[in-house]
Amino acid sequence: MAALPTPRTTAGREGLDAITADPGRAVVALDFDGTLAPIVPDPRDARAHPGAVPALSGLAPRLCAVVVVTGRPAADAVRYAGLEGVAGLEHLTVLGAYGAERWDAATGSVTAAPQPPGVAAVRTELPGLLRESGAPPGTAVEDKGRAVAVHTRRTDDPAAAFALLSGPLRALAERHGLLVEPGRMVLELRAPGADKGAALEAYVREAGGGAVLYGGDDLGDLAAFGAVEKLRGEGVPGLLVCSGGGETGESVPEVADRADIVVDGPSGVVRLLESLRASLDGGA
Ligand SMILES: O=P(O)(O)OC[C@H]1O[C@H](O[C@H]2O[C@H](CO)[C@@H](O)[C@H](O)[C@H]2O)[C@H](O)[C@@H](O)[C@@H]1O
Repeated sequence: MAALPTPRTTAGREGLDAITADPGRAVVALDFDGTLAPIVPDPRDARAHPGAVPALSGLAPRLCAVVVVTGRPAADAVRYAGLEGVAGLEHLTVLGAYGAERWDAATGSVTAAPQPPGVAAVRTELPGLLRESGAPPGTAVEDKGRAVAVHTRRTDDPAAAFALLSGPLRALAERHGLLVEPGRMVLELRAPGADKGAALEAYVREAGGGAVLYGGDDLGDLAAFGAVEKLRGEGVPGLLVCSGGGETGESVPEVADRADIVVDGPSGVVRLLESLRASLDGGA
């Protein structure tokens, strides 16, 4: 079993030390796509890395709480990750749709904020806008219920398609009171008022967490990084992990630069979780 990596910042080392010293007060929070699940061309094919759920279920009983924080609808993340009915994950929480939805393993049900106005109009206008904007073949729309995401990964030139569509999609979102959440070859039109930072902060406070680890790979995870930094300022140690490289593709610089540890995609996240467990068990 690999030893735990040494975080490159003092704050990160304090975060990791606090987690290993008192795991029963530690919250481990992880993003789904790119962090627990490899990035794949079609979002419907995303699945957790085969080692992810076993690693989480081995670790969770030793911790205060484990939570998945994702831009996916909560139910999709539960299904794609295979999180329902897993021994060891009886108290898992999934904060979906950037915190607008919540699934608790303890109840098996989803609670959700009201549907945001504006999404229905965007859904109706989007096909025409994509046509008029010259969206290339391969541009794909993911209807997430309370948000609509436009993916360019399967076009011939994903970065060029992303750049082409950014302006028109921003204008469309603005007309209907929505914002554009940019990600890995995706522009998501969603309601303001929720983000992973607010969701994580509220969850850590609710759980009474005395230390927190957050791992993510994309721009939408920076708000959660901000929450960890804020909690650190209040005396709650925290560790920031970037999933980059490996099955995630190149690191997002804004995430890698702010992280205390950069691991090699979901495989690296699994190795980190496994070595954390081994260390808590006195094995590393
Ligand atoms: O918060 P996350 O769990 O990281 O979700 C962010 C977005 O992830 C998904 O898109 C990304 O993963 C896809 C599957 O690997 C990939 O095809 C796409 O290019 C990535 O951007 C998801 O489809 C979005 O709805 C999420 O908001």
